[in-house]
Parts: sequence; structure tokens; C-alpha cells
Amino acid sequence: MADVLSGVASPADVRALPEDALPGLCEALREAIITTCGRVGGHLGASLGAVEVVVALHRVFHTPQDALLFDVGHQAYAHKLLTGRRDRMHTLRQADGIAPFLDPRESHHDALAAGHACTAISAALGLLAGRRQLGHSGHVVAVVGDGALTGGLSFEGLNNAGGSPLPLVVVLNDNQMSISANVGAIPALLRTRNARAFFESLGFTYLGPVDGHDLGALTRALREAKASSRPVVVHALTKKGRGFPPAEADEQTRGHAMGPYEWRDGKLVRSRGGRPTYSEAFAQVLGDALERDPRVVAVTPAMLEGSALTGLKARFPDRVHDVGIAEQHAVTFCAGLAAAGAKPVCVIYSTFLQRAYDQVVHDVCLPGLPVVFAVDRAGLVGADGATHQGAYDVSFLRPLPGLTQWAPVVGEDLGPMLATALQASGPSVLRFPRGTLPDLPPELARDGTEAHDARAGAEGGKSSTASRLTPAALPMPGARWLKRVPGSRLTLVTLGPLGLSALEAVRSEPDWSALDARRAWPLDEAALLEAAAGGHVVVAEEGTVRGGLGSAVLELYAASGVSPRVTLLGMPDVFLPHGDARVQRTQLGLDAAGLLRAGRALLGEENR
Ligand SMILES: Cc1ncc(C[n+]2csc(CCOP(=O)(O)OP(=O)(O)O)c2C)c(N)n1
Ligand SMILES: CC(=O)[C@@H](O)[C@H](O)COP(=O)(O)O
Ligand SMILES: [Mg+2]
Repeated sequence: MADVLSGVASPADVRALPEDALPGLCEALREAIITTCGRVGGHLGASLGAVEVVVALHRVFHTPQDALLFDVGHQAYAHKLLTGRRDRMHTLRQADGIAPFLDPRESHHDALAAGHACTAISAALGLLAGRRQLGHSGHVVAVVGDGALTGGLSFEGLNNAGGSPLPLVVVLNDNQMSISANVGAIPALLRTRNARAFFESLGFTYLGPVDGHDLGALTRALREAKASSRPVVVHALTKKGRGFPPAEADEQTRGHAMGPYEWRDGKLVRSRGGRPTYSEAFAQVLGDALERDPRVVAVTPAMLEGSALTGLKARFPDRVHDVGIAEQHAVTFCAGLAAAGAKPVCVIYSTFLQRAYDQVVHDVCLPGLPVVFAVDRAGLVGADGATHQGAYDVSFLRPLPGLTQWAPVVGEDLGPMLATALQASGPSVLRFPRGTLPDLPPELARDGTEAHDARAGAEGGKSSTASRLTPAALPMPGARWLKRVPGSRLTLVTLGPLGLSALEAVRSEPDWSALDARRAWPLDEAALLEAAAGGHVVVAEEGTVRGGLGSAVLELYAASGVSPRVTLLGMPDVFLPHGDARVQRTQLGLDAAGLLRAGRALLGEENR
């Protein structure tokens, strides 16, 4: 079987295959996808479901003269395998390896880079319009999932395309799944006869529904679409996870994304990390809040699974809302909830919050509504790479009046921070990273929340996690001295879990202090000015250096007329690619060794 695939070095080879070789090709593609994901993990379910769609597309359209745009790009592993990347698929999602999604810098068969959902229709229409304007021929096809039709951007594209004479081809890969089961009225409509009426009323010729695993039917529909002089939708019904029993049987996500696994004797063997993640810890404290206060409501834009909210959805079906891939709507929906007196918590990945910036500014912050944003995946995300890095939230949120930005160091910080945010009269952010919770270091275990603020002089506060979550600890104070050395020449100022790197670093430098900023905004000015008094400050954060906490600290020092020597560490001024987040953290100097290096260099003691 693999032999069929080894004879395919480019789409021209796919087109040259006799029809009776195609089922074998599809099987070999599935085998390659299953093997690759087993070794390195990845977006298995969507890619398995789209195998026939991809093969049929390459039979009918000729890339790169014709352009295929896959929404998100997570379903396109077969496309990668057919376009000269088969030999490198084992490097998928790893540093310097094959990209997690599509990118023309990796292959000229990839028309445009993506990773976020709902962009394909607009991008494809623009590409087609641009090509026609410049006198280029060639067809342009947007492959979108049913999940993408829960997002407004897709509809902006459909509206424009349906009213345009350009012969855009939209292939709707309808598997009735987003990451979780798809939601809302439109996915329901897609499985009725009204699907035809719906697309036709938007100005498209509708072809389908077609069995998306029937190569013959798909090929015929795509040929007809290619011959059209008008915009066309080809509606293909597919099954996510097709051909891999554990994915097909996975009722939650149909194997949407999987970590490495082994497939032995017909059984899936997966090593599951035992430690809870920040997302799970947040979901736990959110569950407590939902339990305690009937006004609390949780909202997720299509990330129930990743945000660890499936359990809460089952417990509080009417108060946990999955609104689809609709970040803008999610935020404005929360604004409405807050205006009604509810206490909405919008649980959203840092990278996806980017799409809802105006909604945060205009609908939440401007009226000062008490919406809590739980910003997950803040910082380095690892294998998903540049499109998904949680790099910008601190920088783009910091200028917004009245918005408080919290960042927990350890899981134990989440409860008091959420409780403080829920008590606030205006909007708040809690940013936390992708990954597992650290052990509670002894320096933090010693004190209760309020006792961390050494200026309060409190020692030996409450000792149990539960007691740290009590309202007595609220509201959260400002910055927290992780270590405070009187007369210290240097202070490490950190945001979020980097406080743990700082704690480790200062164990080797008994004369240095360490301050957890605890908030990116508003700053704890008194604590930061105290840090400046030592003359040397290193600010470290997992977000862009430009515009982040470090910039805020420099603004404070400039405005206060103090001028310590300052080094800023964080994510640099480039789009950081996929790789191992731990390795990248070290490369960026954000681990304890990096902080030590930066501090010693600042003091002119690099040779120590
Ligand atoms: C703006 C944005 N929000 C959320 C996501 C996370 N995400 C990636 S794929 C996906 C589901 C997409 O569903 P669908 O379009 O139907 O494709 P399928 O996976 O079913 O093939 C989601 C929610 C994203 N990539 N971009
Ligand atoms: C393709 C996509 O956007 C999501 O599937 C994303 O890869 C999820 O990331 P996490 O694994 O961090 O939930
Ligand atoms: Mg889908």
C-alpha cells in the first residue's frame, strides 16, 4: 500500500494514477497520517476525514496554477503528503520540521498561510480577485469545515462571494463536528434540504450533498464546479476520524488532535500525563464559582475540550455556553450578559482573543462591564507554532482603560484571582499558560495569598489551598515579593509562572530579590519603584517584549524620574515558529539559567 504513495512525489503523479489505484492511495495516506500522528501527535481526526476530498481536489485542480486554500489547515496532512513533503512528515510540528498548518514558505502548493479558522473564503475570494486583476488565470478553491460556518468571518466572505461574478469554488467539508460536536442553527440546517436553498439564496450554485468518501462522486462534483462561471458550493459529507477506529469511536472529538500514541494489537496505548493542567485547575475554580454564585456564566468560542470545560458543560448545561468559532460574538455576548447583571467568564485562548479586539475595547471596556476573560494558552504554545502563540495579549490589552490583567504563578493563585475578578466592578483578565501545573514551591506554600505581600509584614498566613481561596484573602493585593532582600542590588520582576524561574534563580544569588508583578496592569508602582532603588532590574514575561509588562515598567520609571539599569526578557520581535515550548523558553533565556545570565550581565558580573 505504502508503495502507491512512494510513487507520488507531486500532484501530477496523483493525476497520472489510474482510477483503480485511488482507493489504495487513500488507504496509504490514512496509514501515513495514523503513523505520523502516532509518533509525533497532531491533528489526526480532521485529516483522516478529508483524505478523499484532498485526493479528488488534486485530481481535478492543478496546484499551484490553481489554488487550494484549506481553512485552518489542520485537515490537510494528505495534501502535505501528496505535495512532496512525505519524507519529512516525521518532523511534523517539531522545531525546523514540517509546519502544523499550511504555509507557502513550506510549499508552493500551499496558497496562503493560516492556522486560525474562518479565513479561507475571504482569502480565496481575495486571491481570485487579485489574480484576475493581474491577468492570471487559474481556479481558486476554499475548503471549509462546518465548524467554520459558525464564524462571522466566513459569512462576510460568503456574502461578498455570493454577490460577485467571480467563480469561487467553496468545498464544504461537513463532518458535523467542530472540535467538539458542532453547535447552533447553521450546522443543523446543513443536514436538511434547506442547505441547497440556503446557499442558492446567497448567490451560489449548490452541488450536493455528496458522499465525501466517494471519490467518483466527489470528482464529478468538483469537475462541475471547475466548469462553472459562477460561485459554487460543493457540499461534501464526511466523517471525522474516518479509517481509525479509536478516532471514529471518540465521541468527544473524533480524534481531532492527539498526542503521540501506539496502536498495538488493535488497541490504542497512550501515555497520559498525570499532572493537571492550568486549564483544568482553572476549570475547577470556575466550577466552584458556578456552584457558589448563580450569576456566574461561562462562555467558550468552540474550545470546550481544550479549555477543559466539558465536565462543567455537563454539570451546568445552561450556564456553560459553547457559542461556536465566534470569538467576536463570544465577547459581545458576554457584554450583554454582564449588562443584564450576570457574571460572565469568557474562557478564550490568547491567540483567538486577537480576533475579538474591538469587541473587548468597544463592547466591554468602554462601558466598563464586569466581564472576566480567562486567557488560556498565554505564552509559548509549542507544536501549534506561530499562528497560535499566546504572544500579544498583554501588549494589546494593556492600553485599555479599566482593564485589570492578572497572571497566576501557580494553580493556587487561580481561585483568589478569579474571585477577585468576579467581585470587580469592571473587566478583568486572568492569563495562564498551556501546560501542566508546577509543584507549589516552599516559598509560596509558606504564605497565604495576602501574606505574600511582604510590605504587609504578614508571615505564616493560611496554609491550606482551600483557605487561600477564601474571600478573606480578597481582593488580591498587588505585586508579591517572592524574595525580598533589604538593600538588594538587583530584582528579578516576573509575570505569571516565570516567577518560578525567578525563585530558582535567586536560590543561587542570595543577594537578589524577586518580585512577582502579579498584574501586568495596573502596575504595583510602589513595589516596582522599590525594586528600582537597587539600581538593577530584570523584567521577564512570556509575551512580546514590545509593549508588554517590561515596557510598562520602563514607562513607570521614566515618569517617576528614576533610572535603574533594566533588561527586558520575553518573546522577541518575530513570529516564533513551532517547536518544543520548553526548549524555546530556554533559548529565550526565560528559565532560571537565563535569568541568572541576564542579571549577572546587568551587574557586569557575567564571568561569575
Ligand atoms: C479563530 C479560531 N478559533 C478556534 C480555532 C480552534 N479550532 C481549530 S479547528 C477547529 C474546529 C473546526 O471545525 P471545522 O471547520 O468543522 O473543521 P473540522 O475540524 O471538523 O474538519 C477549531 C475550533 C481556530 N483554529 N481558530
Ligand atoms: C487547530 C487548532 O486551532 C486547535 O486544534 C489547536 O491546535 C488546539 O490547541 P491545544 O492543543 O492547545 O488545545
Ligand atoms: Mg467539521
